Amino acid sequence: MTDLLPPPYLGGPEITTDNCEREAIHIPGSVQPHGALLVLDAADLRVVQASENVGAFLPAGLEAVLGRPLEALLGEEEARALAAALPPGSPDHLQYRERVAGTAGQSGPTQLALTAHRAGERLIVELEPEGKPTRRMSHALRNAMFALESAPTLQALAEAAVRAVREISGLDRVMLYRFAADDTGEVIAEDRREDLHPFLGHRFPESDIPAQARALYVRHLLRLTADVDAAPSPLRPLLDPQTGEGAQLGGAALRATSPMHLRYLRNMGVASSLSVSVVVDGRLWGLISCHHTSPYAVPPELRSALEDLGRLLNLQVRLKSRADTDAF
Ligand SMILES: C=CC1=C(C)/C(=C/C2=[NH+]C(=C\c3[nH]c(/C=C4\NC(=O)[C@@H](C)\C4=C/C)c(C)c3CCC(=O)O)/C(CCC(=O)O)=C2C)NC1=O
Repeated sequence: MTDLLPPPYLGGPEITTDNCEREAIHIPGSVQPHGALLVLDAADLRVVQASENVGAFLPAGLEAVLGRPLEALLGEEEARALAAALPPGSPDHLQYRERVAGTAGQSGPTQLALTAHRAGERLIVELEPEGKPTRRMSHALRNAMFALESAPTLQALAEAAVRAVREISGLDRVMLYRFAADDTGEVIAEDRREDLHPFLGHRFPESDIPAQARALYVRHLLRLTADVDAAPSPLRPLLDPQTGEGAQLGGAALRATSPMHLRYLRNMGVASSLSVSVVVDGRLWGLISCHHTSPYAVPPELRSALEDLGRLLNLQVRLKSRADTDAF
């Protein structure tokens, strides 16, 4: 993979279609505004960076948050539980999730979903509106597992997967995008709103999902762009005061999406996009790629259910790929 360019806020060049395969998408320096993000010093749980919009989710505004220990913001018990769940050395895909009291803009007190993970010496804490777990989610997930396990072939599995994800999420379009050996891709299954034009059978060039994105997606299995037109909320300060580097947001659900990709989605008439990686033997085999024609901040619990489904799909793709090849 070609070495990445420093982002513009670190003096790097503007990202264009000529250099976008070198965009450092894991350190965008900003987050999607449907939630707020705190970067904590893992040693003393003090806030070293915070997204500018934090005051819309916590009673304390940005200036009051910086430098404060987490317990002053969320209580001693919550801070202690989070630190205990993410000890030094925790991998960055290990997540801690809890409900916390917060505010949601002018609507006053509300329950927020807190999701935290460790990124080296920092703890990344994300706060989002909890959303309503739908009745259909829990039961549909159970039925989806049966449908995937009982699919007789790889193609039947792909079709069962897109139907299940659409049933659970209500997204307007769900596709299974499979990579070829040359990293081009093809839509091999699709479940969509009838009035949307089909992508089934369409092939796309390698450059549509560049190498650094594919590498990130092997490690972090789900990403959401909640609203392609929402202005990202920058981290303040922009650089980590101790390291002078951009915050590592590769494992953050709120990570701001590459502007190049936002333009691609807008050109497709997509308002919100979610994808779940299908990783087989350490390689990105494909993506469950979803579109919504209106902004949709898929709530954390629903995202977790889709990620669980993705993990089962990974397993089933491996089994069915072997069965299909053994069949010849
Ligand atoms: C129906 C077919 C279909 C396809 C083929 C499709 C592609 C696709 N691109 C994705 C990601 C990215 N693409 C680019 C860059 C460029 N893309 C280009 O075309 C050129 C102009 C370019 C640079 C010059 C970057 C930096 C990212 C990382 C974004 C990030 O994670 O921040 C994703 C995953 C994210 C998601 O789920 O939406 C998908 C699923 N989405 C579809 O629905």
